[in-house]
Amino acid sequence: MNCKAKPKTATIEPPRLLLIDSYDSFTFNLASLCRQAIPSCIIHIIKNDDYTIRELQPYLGYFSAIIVGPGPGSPDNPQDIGIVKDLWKIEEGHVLPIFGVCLGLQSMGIEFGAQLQQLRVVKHGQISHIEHTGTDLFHGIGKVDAVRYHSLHVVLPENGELQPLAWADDGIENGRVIMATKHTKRPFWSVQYHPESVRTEGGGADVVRNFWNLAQRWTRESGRSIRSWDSVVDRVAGNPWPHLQSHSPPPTPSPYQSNVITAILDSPNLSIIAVCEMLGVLIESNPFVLLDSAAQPGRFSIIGALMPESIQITYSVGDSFIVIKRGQASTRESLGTHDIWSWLAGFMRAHKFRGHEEIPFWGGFIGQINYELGVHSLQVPLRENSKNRHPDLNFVFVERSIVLDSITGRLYIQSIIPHDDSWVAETKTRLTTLPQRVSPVVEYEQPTEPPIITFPSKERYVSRINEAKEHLFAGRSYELCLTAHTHISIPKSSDYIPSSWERYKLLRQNNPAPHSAYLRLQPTTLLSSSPERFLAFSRPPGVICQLRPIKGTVRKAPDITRSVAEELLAGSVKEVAENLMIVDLIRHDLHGVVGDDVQVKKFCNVEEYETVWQLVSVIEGKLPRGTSASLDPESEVGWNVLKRSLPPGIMTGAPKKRSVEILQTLEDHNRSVYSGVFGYWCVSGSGDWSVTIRSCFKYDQRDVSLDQCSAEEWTIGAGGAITALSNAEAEWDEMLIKLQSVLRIFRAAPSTLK
Ligand SMILES: C=C(O[C@@H]1C=C(C(=O)O)C=C[C@H]1O)C(=O)O
Ligand SMILES: NC(=O)CC[C@H](N)C(=O)O
Repeated sequence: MNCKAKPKTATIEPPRLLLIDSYDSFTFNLASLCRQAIPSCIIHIIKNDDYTIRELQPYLGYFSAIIVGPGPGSPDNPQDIGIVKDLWKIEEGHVLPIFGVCLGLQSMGIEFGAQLQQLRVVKHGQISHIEHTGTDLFHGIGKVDAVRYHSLHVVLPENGELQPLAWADDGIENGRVIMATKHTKRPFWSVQYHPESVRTEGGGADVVRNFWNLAQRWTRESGRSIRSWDSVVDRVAGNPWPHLQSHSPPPTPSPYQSNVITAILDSPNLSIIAVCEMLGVLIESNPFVLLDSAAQPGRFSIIGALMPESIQITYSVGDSFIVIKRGQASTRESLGTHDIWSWLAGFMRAHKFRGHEEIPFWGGFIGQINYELGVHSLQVPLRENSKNRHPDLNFVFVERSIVLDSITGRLYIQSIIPHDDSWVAETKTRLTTLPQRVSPVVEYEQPTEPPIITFPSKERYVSRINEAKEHLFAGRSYELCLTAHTHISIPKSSDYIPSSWERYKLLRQNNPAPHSAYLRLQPTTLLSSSPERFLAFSRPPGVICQLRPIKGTVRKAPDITRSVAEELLAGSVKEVAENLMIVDLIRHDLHGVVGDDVQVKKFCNVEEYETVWQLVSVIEGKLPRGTSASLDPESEVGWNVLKRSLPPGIMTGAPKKRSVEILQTLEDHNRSVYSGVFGYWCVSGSGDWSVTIRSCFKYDQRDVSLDQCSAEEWTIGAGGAITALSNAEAEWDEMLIKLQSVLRIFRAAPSTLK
């Protein structure tokens, strides 16, 4: 490589920033903030352990500045800090401006003589007023309220090389804590708070802009020249962010093959239960799929009218093949150079249709994805022996479907099979003759032989909460979603064992939820009453990806009016912090795929549901207009966001990778179906996925070594976010409340259908 320095012409080449990622602590939010503050800059992101300083040093001359991102762990632990600790000691002649955030400030601090200390009261997702000098990084800046995510802090030495620029006054909790500093001789600046958080006000883009001005001034005054970009550096620093990966072949010139055959029936009193029963749900040995909007704000319900030849795709993490089942025939197909996602995307490219705009689903994959698929995609090792026991992804390709609109009472009967008009017409006629009635009420009584319920041990759960808090205090995570499984074993000796469909009917009656589902996809049966949408992506063009995390719940009661609920939820530091951490995490996930255009549409909104008030945020992202990635990014973006956002942040905590690693050590078993997602991927390119919570699942007998006395083994997962402010007893109770919402259906046996 030719390393000879050529003077840079600023008007021709945009500035290049090297952003050092200390493992997914809101890194892409920081990248986006830098782009907002430094227009037209190009950002390359590397991990803090990708290179040694000797390997990286020859390339630093191509960058205008380095940004050191936040991160889990401690700046004095080589595994946590990686190359960052060496940046502050770069040889003269290689020095360039650096801006550090949080872990970045702490590393800079300890390299220049500061003492690293533990905060007495840690601050995760909390907003503090920041006092500042009004100079340097804070030049021209007024009031700053900033979000903090830290357990550690630095105490600067008197008359050292570092000069403080800002503080937070934590009063009796922690005293005055350093919030920003600069080096007096070298071009290094840093902040302890998170300028990129959505709730930081005053100390975000303006501070980064000031850094950039200071950096440029230092560059001019020191006579540093920046090398003209050489494509060889791309090999070291990677493609600039954002980089929309595409593994699929380019789209065919005319992607829409044919129209969806659709019939419409206005029948407001037809119950979804009756429609499912008409379509064969009662035959327990056949697969069946229902995505059920059983409560507001859910609107559409989708039923797959499966056929013996419907294609079922299963995949287990780590396998180099997928299993394709059609009727009794089952084949293995090698993934070759594809991963499961690009295989699925390739399949969908060959199945494109055009249907009625007002119908959310025209046909496509319906199914579920396990938590472990997400764990694997984060490159976190799975537990021993967890591979291949059950599929981690289980989809069926739905060609015939019925979609019900609960608002208009309209039914759409659809088929994407060519010349299937007669099925559509016949089905419409059959639906017309179905008795019109409201949903049947399921009556139930105590089962003759009660199920054997194995609860998680309280002692163990509480000790895990305390261990989780130790990790939080040590700065290894900001929030950990701890969960546990409860097992329900149905004795063979029961004189009556309800079918999974009967159990589902009980569930939807007991706990009606906007994201309910009945998915019977051998070997997995999932009954869900999830309140939570994970990700919806609209059909191209103009794909919008929307995530809707729920954090914070208050039960409804006569004295809990909206204003009381708002006080209890939106007025609670703990609840808002939990929600904010997930909002920042989701922004990071989205910014990672779509780039700059990520917006928080609603923050900590109190929403009213059937039985509870909830704190809900809404985050949306879309590709910039006119994106010209080489391969059809519009139809890639939705599934790319899905692929790269698993497991759902709401089920992990933040930062995601380190939190998942910690949870792997705290929890005893694979979470499996629980904590994953279920939903659809439509042939139009859209998708809608819910979080698999408030659900139970079982595997078919032939796939599981059941106890001699058990006819069925069901599992319910439940848990909650542990933060530094959590109380162990309250967290145990919260887990039990979530568990009860589903467990109730096993304490009852249906007697009659009215
Ligand atoms: C973990 C569960 O729920 C999640 C955790 C929540 C919380 O900690 O407040 C709230 C809703 C869900 O995102 C569960 O239901 O098992
Ligand atoms: N956000 C961060 O970078 C956190 C730094 C460090 N892990 C702490 O908790 O103090």
